[in-house]
Amino acid sequence: MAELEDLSTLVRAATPLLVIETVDEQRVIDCFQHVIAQALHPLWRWTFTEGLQRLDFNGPRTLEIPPDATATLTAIRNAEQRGIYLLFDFQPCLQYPMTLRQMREIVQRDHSAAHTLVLIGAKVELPQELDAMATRVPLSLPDLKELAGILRGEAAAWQRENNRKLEVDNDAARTIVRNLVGLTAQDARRIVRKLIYNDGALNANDLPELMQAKFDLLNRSGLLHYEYATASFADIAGVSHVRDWVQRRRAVFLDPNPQPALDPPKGVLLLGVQGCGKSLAAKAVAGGFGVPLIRLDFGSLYDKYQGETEKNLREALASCETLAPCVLWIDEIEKGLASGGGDDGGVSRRVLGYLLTWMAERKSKVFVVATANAVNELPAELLRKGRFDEIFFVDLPRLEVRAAIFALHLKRRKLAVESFDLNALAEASDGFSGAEIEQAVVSALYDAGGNGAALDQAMLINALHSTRPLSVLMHEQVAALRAWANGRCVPAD
Ligand SMILES: Nc1ncnc2c1ncn2[C@@H]1O[C@H](COP(=O)(O)OP(=O)(O)OP(=O)(O)O)[C@@H](O)[C@H]1O
Repeated sequence: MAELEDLSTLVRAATPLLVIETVDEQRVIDCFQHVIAQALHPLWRWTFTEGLQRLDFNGPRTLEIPPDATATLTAIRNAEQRGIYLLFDFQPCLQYPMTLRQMREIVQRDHSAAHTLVLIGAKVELPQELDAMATRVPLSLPDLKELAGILRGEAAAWQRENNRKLEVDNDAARTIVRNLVGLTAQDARRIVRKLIYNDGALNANDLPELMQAKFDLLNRSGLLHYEYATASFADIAGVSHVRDWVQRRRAVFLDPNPQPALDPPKGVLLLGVQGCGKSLAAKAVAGGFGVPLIRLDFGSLYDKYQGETEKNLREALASCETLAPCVLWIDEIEKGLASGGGDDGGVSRRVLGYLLTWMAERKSKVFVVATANAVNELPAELLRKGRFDEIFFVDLPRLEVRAAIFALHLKRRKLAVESFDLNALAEASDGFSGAEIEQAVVSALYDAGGNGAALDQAMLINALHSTRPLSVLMHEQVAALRAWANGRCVPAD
């Protein structure tokens, strides 16, 4: 790990004050134990509850002094042998002038050996006078090798405890390790332990629970939704071009080492008439790639606190990247990106800027599917060539597609499709969206008293006749959308 080399160098150079922001205390200890094994300096840990404890194995384990900060820093200052001191929980003590003075004297080597003090906490804020002397060390997340070690360690612990061999499917174990990437060692350990203790085995059955647990950990912003039900392109009529597009790119998207000549697929925009199956198509893209679907709730992104909105988006996109490969579905993208600038102090412009940069620069396998109904609300920058791999237009279904939609929805309700004249139904539903056709089937079923066997052609035709489709009610908007899409978008079908 690169950070171990960095830490070794800092310790060898006798850096007086290090700051590590993390909640993963065990990982910090593991890293320093590794470093200390080479450097041979005593390694100490300080906590409020246990005071100073020596962690390497060459000396007395606990120092018999009160665990308060003043006594601790006095002992450190008086210690003749150079040591490394991991100070957990120390942040609250930094408010006292005495503690600050003592820290400065140690750090400035004022009658003190060349110790290294390490402040560790989720957030470590230092008073200015100390901050200038501190070196902050970012602790990166564990890599595949370390995660595999965690899994082996937990499996061995379970075997010792239960006195029998753990059943491990090696392929599933490798997939589990790959999916732990992005988590802290502590979280990874906790998840693996749970998967093992559930049923005394590690196999493919653990994968859905693993993805869910990982998602719950990463979705601290609450903006992402894990969509359990993806769809198949067989569930949706009229998006054959989208289906073929995805199928042609599937292998490259999933290949960990794709040919350099092929740009990996990045994302599509599905633009179209309301109720014509954009959401269903987004789910089918995830199903087509065979990866989880994560929905970004753009509406909840905007925070009343200045600066929080961009931070929320940054965190949500970063979380999503650790779930890769996956599909990120940005539903109704126009709602989050006002094209006119608005009166939001420029927040939506900055959100757009950040999203565009992220889309252009991300290296992870997060495939974006954005869906939108209203092109005039979309900022021009988003529609510019190259932002999305393709912009598909999902139009009102043509005759054959309407017949196929009837067939799908009748079949889904276990009704005998062959008893209906699909062509006549398709003729009678000109201008209807898929959602409206589905509603007509539902409404006719109610007319039949919920009895599928009693449902007949006339009831369906009747339900169609008593509906005024949106394409009629909103004729102008639909016509304008179609006119815009003509020549600019690839038809979804
Ligand atoms: N082409 C289609 N094939 C099969 N079912 C469809 C189709 N279009 C719509 N439906 C049915 O209508 C429901 C609603 O459609 P969906 O939410 O996917 O449309 P949408 O274009 O995303 O609409 P909106 O813009 O209102 O969100 C779907 O869940 C599905 O049951």
